Amino acid sequence: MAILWNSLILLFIVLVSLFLIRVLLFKTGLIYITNKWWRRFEDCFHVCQFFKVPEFSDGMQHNQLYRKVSVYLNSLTSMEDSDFTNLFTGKKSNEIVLGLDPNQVIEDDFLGAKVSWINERKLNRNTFVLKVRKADKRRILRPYLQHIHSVSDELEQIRKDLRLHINVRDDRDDGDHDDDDDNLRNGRWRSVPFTHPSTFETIAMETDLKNRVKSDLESFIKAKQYYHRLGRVWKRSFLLYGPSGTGKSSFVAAMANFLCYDVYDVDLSRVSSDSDLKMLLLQTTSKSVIVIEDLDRFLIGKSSTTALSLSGVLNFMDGILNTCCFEERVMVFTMNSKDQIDPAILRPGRIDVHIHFPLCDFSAFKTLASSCLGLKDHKLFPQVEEIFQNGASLSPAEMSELMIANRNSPSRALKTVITALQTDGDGRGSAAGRRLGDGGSRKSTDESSEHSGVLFSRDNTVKEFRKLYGLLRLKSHRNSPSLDSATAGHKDKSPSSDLASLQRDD
Ligand SMILES: Nc1ncnc2c1ncn2[C@@H]1O[C@H](COP(=O)(O)OP(=O)(O)OP(=O)(O)O)[C@@H](O)[C@H]1O
Ligand SMILES: [Mg+2]
Repeated sequence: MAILWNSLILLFIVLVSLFLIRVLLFKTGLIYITNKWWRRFEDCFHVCQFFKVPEFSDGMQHNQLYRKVSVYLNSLTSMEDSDFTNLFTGKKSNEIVLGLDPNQVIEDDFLGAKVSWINERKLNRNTFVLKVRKADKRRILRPYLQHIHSVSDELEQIRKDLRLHINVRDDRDDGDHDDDDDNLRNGRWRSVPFTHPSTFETIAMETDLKNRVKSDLESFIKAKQYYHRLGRVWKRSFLLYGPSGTGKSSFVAAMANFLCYDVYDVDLSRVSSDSDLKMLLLQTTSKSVIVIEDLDRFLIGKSSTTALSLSGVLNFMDGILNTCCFEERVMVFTMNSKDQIDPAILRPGRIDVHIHFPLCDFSAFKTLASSCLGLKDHKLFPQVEEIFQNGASLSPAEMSELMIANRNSPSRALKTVITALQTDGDGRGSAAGRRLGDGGSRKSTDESSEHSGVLFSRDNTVKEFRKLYGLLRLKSHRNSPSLDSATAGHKDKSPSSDLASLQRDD
């Protein structure tokens, strides 16, 4: 009995002691010190290798890997847990970001192996030094560096502020650039923050079509391996066509915002030659939307101020120029009409997806009334619907301008829209409808009407655009006949196989 009693007391004392040791270790940080010593002790039995990632190469060029490692390390949870680290305000006023201190050591785990990084600073030169056990090196080094690449790419994509790049004129017309050239070093692009607020949600368009475009873009950005297996350039080309003021440029902005891609707006009138266009493209980055607006004007010879040839543009559209540098580009071409365009230019591969932007129909009108006036329904809606049924229409730009101008009085806004439809828009849809009867062949009646305005928010180098909203006479055809599920089912067979499912040719 006494033995049992003594054993119980002993057990109790052991448990209490263990509990007290645990409290002591965890509350005082002794556990942390013990772990640290233990790791140092373990390291004594391993041969380690060190890899340096200097900030600059010998030629004083930025080492991109240094930047990626920095982005990666600053995102690690071990940064937060480290003894000390720097705190900075982020891009947003309430954001706080962590930053490595010189000579700070950061631990990381990868595939069960422990590695550490030190942010070494000597003679004003920063270098990250990776310490990895020799036994683990062969197994983890390559995948670890790839992991750093992809994590930092993702983080940069999420955090980056989008930019709008605009090509400036090349004063030399020979297109012969050498490496020391200032112009080349600074690049032919000037950029401003891309702050266009347009999103797919703000664009009045068939929901189904919008969703198809979104999923098309999503599947494109995941399809790197697929494109490479096919031996194709990883790009996707869109043609947005339709009358002025129907939302083509806004849609490009929505695409860029959706993808978080920079926008390169190529003004062909500022491209002096084919080699100049090549140079411009070589200076674009991957994960970007490259836009050529009003391509029809160039193709039908209205922009004759440039020595750029058709074949130069076709090479660009085919992506031949891009194979030598980065990929993952979305190309967008806009046109008012594709009537006079040689079908070969618009063939799949050059243009993968055609999207028609029509004038307003009643459904688009309701979307605009909801977004501009906050109206879901109104007693004047049936009257508006009837006018649409009679074939009248306006462009979404005209319609939304009228609504915005009268936003304080929804009834007045609707009456103004009705008057405009009855006068300006009368017969616009039906007249165009007659033209549409011949297989989608249509042409704006007064394409030459020109007007100034600002496209995106840009500085004074921004291209001015030239059309008067609402002067075009085209039919609103919102019901696409080709959005059938059978075609959509073929979507993955080739990058252009879902052309028909998105194409809205009437
Ligand atoms: N479908 C739409 N939904 C919402 N707003 C639209 C739509 N279409 C045009 N708008 C509005 O009209 C204005 C002009 O649109 P946008 O510049 O995108 O037209 P566009 O088709 O590019 O015209 P253009 O052919 O003249 O360049 C923008 O302010 C835009 O917000
Ligand atoms: Mg436009």
